[in-house]
Amino acid sequence: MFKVLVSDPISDLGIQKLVDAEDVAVDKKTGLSEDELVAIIGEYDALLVRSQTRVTARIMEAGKQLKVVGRAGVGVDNIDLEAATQRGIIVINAPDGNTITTCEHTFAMMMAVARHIPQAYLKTVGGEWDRKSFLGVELRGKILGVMGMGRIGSEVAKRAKAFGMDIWGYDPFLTEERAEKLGIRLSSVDDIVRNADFMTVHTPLTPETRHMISRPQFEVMKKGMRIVNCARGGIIDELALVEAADQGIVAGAAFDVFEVEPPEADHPFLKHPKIIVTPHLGASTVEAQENVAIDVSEQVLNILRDKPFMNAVNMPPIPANVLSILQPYFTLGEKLGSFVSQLTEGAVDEITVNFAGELAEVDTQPLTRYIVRGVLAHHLGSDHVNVVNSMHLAKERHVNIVVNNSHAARDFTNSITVTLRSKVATRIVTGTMLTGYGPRIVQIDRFPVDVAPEGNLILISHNDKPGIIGSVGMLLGNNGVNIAAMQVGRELEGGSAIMVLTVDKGVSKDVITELVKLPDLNKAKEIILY
Ligand SMILES: NC(=O)c1ccc[n+]([C@@H]2O[C@H](COP(=O)([O-])OP(=O)(O)OC[C@H]3O[C@@H](n4cnc5c(N)ncnc54)[C@H](O)[C@@H]3O)[C@@H](O)[C@H]2O)c1
Ligand SMILES: O=C(O)[C@H](O)COP(=O)(O)O
Repeated sequence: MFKVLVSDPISDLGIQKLVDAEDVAVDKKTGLSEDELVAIIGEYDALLVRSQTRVTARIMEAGKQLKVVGRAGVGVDNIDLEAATQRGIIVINAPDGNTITTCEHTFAMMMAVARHIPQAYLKTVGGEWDRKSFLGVELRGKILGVMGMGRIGSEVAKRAKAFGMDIWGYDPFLTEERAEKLGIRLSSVDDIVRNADFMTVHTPLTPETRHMISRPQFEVMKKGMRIVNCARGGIIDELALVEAADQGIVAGAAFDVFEVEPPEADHPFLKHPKIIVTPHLGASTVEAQENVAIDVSEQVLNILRDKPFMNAVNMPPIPANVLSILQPYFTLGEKLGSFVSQLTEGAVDEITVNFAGELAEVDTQPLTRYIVRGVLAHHLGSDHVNVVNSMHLAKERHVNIVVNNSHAARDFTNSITVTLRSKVATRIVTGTMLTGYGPRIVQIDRFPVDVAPEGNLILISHNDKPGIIGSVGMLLGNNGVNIAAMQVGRELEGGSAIMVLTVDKGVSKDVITELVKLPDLNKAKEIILY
């Protein structure tokens, strides 16, 4: 039974799939301190959070069973990603579920700041009928600068067009073509700061974006600018903004996020007449909360059940078209790694992977992670190695990883060959997916074979002599070992050969020792693939 801890308020409906899963027990404990989390996290396999819980290195260290931290939302700045990667804890987020909601909140804030709605509301409910103090501005015809043209920034730009705004966008990944397609003007921070009437930021908080709008930008800013931040506190320098508002450079600002949350009671934004605020509500709609919780629950289940998953933050993302090609090979790749690792004596120095066929035409890095996981898990334990930390662990152990791509596959549409080199030996295995049959090992060292990579296998190297199959069968039968499938591969008649047996259960070391004593049998090795 997997145990999942939900430590922030997350939609009940959204996590229903987890609650209903027969192999999962969900506990909800919100508002815990770091010490309290450290005390209990050891019993959990997964932790689900929003932005409140700070998932620190201490918590990960105490999470001896922790396999995944799921963030029901986008920003993962509350999670120590470095610590997670080192411990092989997968961090996933739900990047799409709150895009529209946050975009709509940005609009609500932009309109509220343009028309002084919160200030006017306060006066009106306070008994004052003040129609003179709140002269607003239209959005129509104004320049809106959008910093960060990702998911939310792009949606904001689309809606701003409907308001008749002229959109100037800045993003290091925004190309002329995409800007043209979106109908916006590709700009720099400086262009936007000097020319825009409204400005909204939609970047993550990184060392580069921290205080990207600060004193130097306010000094050259167009007078009367209105600024919205529904992304992350710290992208806009808060103190510099207050100064700029006091000097009349900034006509108004709307902030959903703060450098420190919640802000201190004497934070200068809270009483400033030109600055309106909300308590990090960007993603807080029924729809978004359900969406992100559903997305994150599905991926957490996949991870716990050792199935392929999406949206890992501490792994490079896999584009959908690449994933559809690679996904069928993930399990095969891992099993090839495990198979060849069990064959190889001595400490592994180098793992070489050759991808052939259509596979070689896409970025195979994600698949390589599975293969390396298979190789390392045999020695380090499958609990400790996963696709997040496999490359990191290999590097830590000075294992060199070489990947070759060859577009022409010799005998199969696609194939993967894994070669392990140690000081003692070099062993090779090739696998493919056979249409109608599924994954197959098709070559072991220099011998062609056709073996399903699963269950308990015995690999025997022997001389190609009459009667050897019979004597192996007899010995195993006498020891109560039933043979489910058998494959023999040889180079030349009468030369050296291999035999791969699939047996119904594990065999004892004694049986293996007995096998090796048979005439013309050179080596026998049990290989377990699950
Ligand atoms: N207020 C909320 O409740 C709320 C809700 C959802 C998301 N967010 C935050 O909004 C932000 C954007 O979310 P998203 O889903 O659109 O993310 P995204 O990853 O789709 O977009 C971020 C964009 O920022 C760009 N970027 C990175 N560095 C930049 C720089 N120096 N200058 C300009 N652009 C830069 C990236 O290239 C990317 O296109 C994130 O910080 C996220 O955490 C806040
Ligand atoms: O990054 C996000 O997804 C937002 O900041 C939302 O955070 P929340 O889940 O704590 O509302």
